[in-house]
Amino acid sequence: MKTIDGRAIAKTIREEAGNRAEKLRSEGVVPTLAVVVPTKDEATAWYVRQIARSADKLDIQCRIVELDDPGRNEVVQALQELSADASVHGIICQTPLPEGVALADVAQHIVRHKDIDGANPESLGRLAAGLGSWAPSTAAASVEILKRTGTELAGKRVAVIGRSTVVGKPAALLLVNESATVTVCHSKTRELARVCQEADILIAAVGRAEMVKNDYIKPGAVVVDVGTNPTADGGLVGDVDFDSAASVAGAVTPVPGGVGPVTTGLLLLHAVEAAEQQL
Ligand SMILES: Nc1nc(=O)c2c([nH]1)NC[C@@H]1CN(c3ccc(C(=O)N[C@@H](CCC(=O)O)C(=O)O)cc3)C=[N+]21
Repeated sequence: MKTIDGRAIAKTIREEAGNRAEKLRSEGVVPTLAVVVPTKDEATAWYVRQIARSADKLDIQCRIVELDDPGRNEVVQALQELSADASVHGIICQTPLPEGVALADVAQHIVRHKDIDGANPESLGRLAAGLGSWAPSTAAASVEILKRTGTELAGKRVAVIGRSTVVGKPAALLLVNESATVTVCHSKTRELARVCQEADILIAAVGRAEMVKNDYIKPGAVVVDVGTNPTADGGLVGDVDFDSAASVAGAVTPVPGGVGPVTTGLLLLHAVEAAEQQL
């Protein structure tokens, strides 16, 4: 059993982003990313600090736009302003949003060529249509990990647990685009463990701590754990029971140190790509 090193993959991605950012700077462009932070949420604040710190090291500019208990219109206005601002190349709107504000609604106001976290429904539509777009960075990270570990996707059976707009659905689309045979599972799926056990690759994105045990896993399968569930003692566990999974899987991503760091790395790479495209 191999533990997939997400931090090492993220480092390679950041190096690539850094090199390309440097090239942009030599051409007079400062790659700039804006992060809209609409709520005071502990996990979000941590993630935003992570983005800002990494961006700083790579000479990517990161503008943090904190909104104080905004309504829908204030979030929309912030996204419209950043969309119109030529010095900003990429825009992310952090979740969670305030109650009654939906990401798919407000994100329609992120202009598509700056939508580096694939939040605008138009980006999701383009992904489905096989046109160029960025996928939400967590979904993109799950698939990038498979690619960068040399996991073959064409013709393979993949089970995705979770059908969210930010992870499950876009991950399924990315995998179908790679010619995998994809089953999307969710709370109404019957015989979930049995369905998952048919999969050569299992992607867990349900948000339920350590729900996936060894009886979900085909011997030798690659397991990607997207979950980040806080524990009572301030730690973090995935959707996969790591030790149980490790007893049958061929490879597993750990939490922490798996999908999370790759998500942040890819977001920065997407920001650089956006700046390149706007050059
Ligand atoms: N529009 C939007 N897009 C997001 O992608 C998004 C978001 N909103 N809101 C907040 C969540 C949270 N999130 C994480 C990313 C990386 C780690 C990560 O790298 N975690 C470390 C461990 C952290 C620890 O130890 O506390 C790891 O897995 O190794 C965690 C959480 C992205 N999110």
